Amino acid sequence: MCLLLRMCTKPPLILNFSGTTNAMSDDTHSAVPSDKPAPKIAFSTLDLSSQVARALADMGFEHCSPIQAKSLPYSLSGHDVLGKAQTGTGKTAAFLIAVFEDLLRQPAPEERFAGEPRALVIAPTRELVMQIAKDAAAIGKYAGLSVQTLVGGMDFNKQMQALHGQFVDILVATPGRLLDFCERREVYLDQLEILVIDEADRMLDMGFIPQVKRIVRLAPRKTHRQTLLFSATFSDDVLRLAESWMFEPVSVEIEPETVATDSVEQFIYMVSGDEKLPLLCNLISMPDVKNVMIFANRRDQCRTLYERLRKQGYKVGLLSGEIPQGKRVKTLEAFKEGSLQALVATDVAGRGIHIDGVSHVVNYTLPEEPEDYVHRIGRTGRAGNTGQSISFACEDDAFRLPAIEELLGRKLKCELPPEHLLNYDN
Ligand SMILES: Nc1ncnc2c1ncn2[C@@H]1O[C@H](COP(=O)(O)OP(=O)(O)OP(=O)(O)O)[C@@H](O)[C@H]1O
Repeated sequence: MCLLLRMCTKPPLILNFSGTTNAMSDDTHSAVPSDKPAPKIAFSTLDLSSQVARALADMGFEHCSPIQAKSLPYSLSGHDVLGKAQTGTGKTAAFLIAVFEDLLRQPAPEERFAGEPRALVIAPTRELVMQIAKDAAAIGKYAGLSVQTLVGGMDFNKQMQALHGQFVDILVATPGRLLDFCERREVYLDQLEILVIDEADRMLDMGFIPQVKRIVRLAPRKTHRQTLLFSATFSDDVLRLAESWMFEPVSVEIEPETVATDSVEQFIYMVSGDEKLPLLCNLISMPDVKNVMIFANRRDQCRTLYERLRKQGYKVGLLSGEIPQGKRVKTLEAFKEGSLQALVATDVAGRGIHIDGVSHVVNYTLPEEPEDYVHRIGRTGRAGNTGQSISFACEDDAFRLPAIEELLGRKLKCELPPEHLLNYDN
């Protein structure tokens, strides 16, 4: 189905604010101007299906977040959309609403096979896939469409049974396990109507790119599917590649002048390697530090740090790629419930994961990729809340600061940690 056909078969979207519908008839290659703040749009004024509208009301979502307000007019009318907005600003709902509306507006093909999803969402980590599926279950509560997940580290046969138990409308998956299923001819992507790539810059970086390319090759041509890409950061290389997979994409950016979320107060403490652990212990003991996520770059660093914190009597969890999936899920749940003070994690938890009430993010080591800094600190200060990030910069990693500052487009104030946080009793 070509884009024109896609657009014609959908009822036009009626929006209650001026300008947007005009902009849609303009050159669709260009970025949507973002100098004016997005007008506040109530979901009830959008031409949404009663099923989605009711579910959003149940979730307490009254107004669109800016990325939703700016992307939905395009995605709902069938355009390919490249959406960029700060962390924690509602990108997940922005693409899920579009997916549900798309599937609800068009009848399912008459000839269908199990294992042929109509929509596919791919995301880089298992945790993120589970979270997106949970959000999809909420938004799709009344839609009568099935949502299935495919992630590595879980029992293959159980996933296969679940997949074949009913027709899959929306499949949410990590790339590796999805390709396993495609190779075993358990999943076919040739009937996809809509492809979503979440955390697109991570999905299109060196580690994932071969897998994502294969997935895209298995899907219908770009003129025959709708493609939505969302992320908080996009490098130029990623943008070029992404656009080659999209048909006349509309680029929607929110506040491009501030890459990192401005709801997070950022501190950089210049420390020696020896000062890091006592500083961290003092920090997580502070009364206003509620739920803290501590990031380090490598799995072995995270494990050492986790064990040292546990020895000191802190209730901490560990999240990294080597940990069995079942344990990862339990740890994340324990942290979400508040039974852990802190979570030590690699960048596996740096993107997309939404946990209410994370008050602080600590970068125990500065990330190798500047984009990861933006995603890590975005685990706090989400959905209208504020938060603090504290990064430890010692001689081994302070050289990464200039690249981070370049990405942020501003200098970060580097300071010595406050004296009271530097006692060595720990
Ligand atoms: N319109 C809305 N009204 C109220 N809350 C919302 C709305 N849209 C999203 N949220 C809530 O905001 C929080 C953050 O949303 P979400 O996880 O989608 O952010 P994100 O932009 O995808 O972040 P990241 O870049 O870190 O992946 C979630 O708890 C979500 O339920």
